[in-house]
Amino acid sequence: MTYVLGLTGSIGMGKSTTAQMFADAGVPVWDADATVRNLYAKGGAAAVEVARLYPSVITDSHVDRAKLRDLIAEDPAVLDHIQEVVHPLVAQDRADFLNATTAPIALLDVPLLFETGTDAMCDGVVVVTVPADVQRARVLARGEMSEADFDMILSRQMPDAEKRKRADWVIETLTLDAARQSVANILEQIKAGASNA
Ligand SMILES: CC(C)(COP(=O)(O)OP(=O)(O)OC[C@H]1O[C@@H](n2cnc3c(N)ncnc32)[C@H](O)[C@@H]1O)[C@@H](O)C(=O)NCCC(=O)NCCS
Ligand SMILES: Nc1ncnc2c1ncn2[C@@H]1O[C@H](COP(=O)(O)OP(=O)(O)OP(=O)(O)O)[C@@H](O)[C@H]1O
Repeated sequence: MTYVLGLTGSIGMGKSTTAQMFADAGVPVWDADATVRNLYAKGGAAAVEVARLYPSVITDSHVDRAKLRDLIAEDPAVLDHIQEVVHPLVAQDRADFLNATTAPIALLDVPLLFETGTDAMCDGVVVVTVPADVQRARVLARGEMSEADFDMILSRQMPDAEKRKRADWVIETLTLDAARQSVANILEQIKAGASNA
């Protein structure tokens, strides 16, 4: 049996960086954001559906995220409609990944793990966190999102404090070394638990 470990955290908290640390330790990783990117690409199932609903956000047969962000900024209900299209396709891709894996531990990297109820299919959940001011500075430093875009995304996510309360493990991502050590400790604990079972 594969131990399914969920990884989540609010925007910019360090999910992708931490997921890479699990991957470096040999854990197969499924990435919800990467799945969405594939679904939005030319020929992707979501690109076809979104083109039908919102043709103005399509460029060269793929979903143009900058245009989609602008449309959502004008009308937040657009994101609800997009989620109705995208989330079932994401769930199918995740099921395919879990069915195919034979590893002892597999990681699901999912920004909306709790919001979508995906935590119910996890044996344990890791939440990554940093103080709110560090989070905001990190996201704005990327230069891809306006402050309004950031606040819109934040308002759609469960508050960080609530996520931490629900976590089995919390990783503070202030330094790479400390986070890497936390990843190693968590994997040790899961392996020890499995051998005691
Ligand atoms: C809103 C969009 C256009 C923003 O695209 P952009 O390239 O600027 O940012 P990116 O996709 O990297 O998202 C940044 C972060 O925003 C958060 N986020 C993304 N979508 C959502 C959402 N629907 N609700 C809350 N937070 C979200 C995540 O933490 C994500 O990691 C894009 O994320 C999107 O199309 N989202 C809808 C699909 C979805 O629900 N994805 C969530 C994973 S299943
Ligand atoms: N352990 C860490 N120590 C120091 N910096 C970190 C650590 N983890 C992540 N960071 C930095 O924080 C920023 C955000 O990290 P990352 O892209 O992994 O976050 P994310 O949660 O995947 O973001 P998003 O929700 O937008 O997809 C990056 O600049 C990254 O270098």
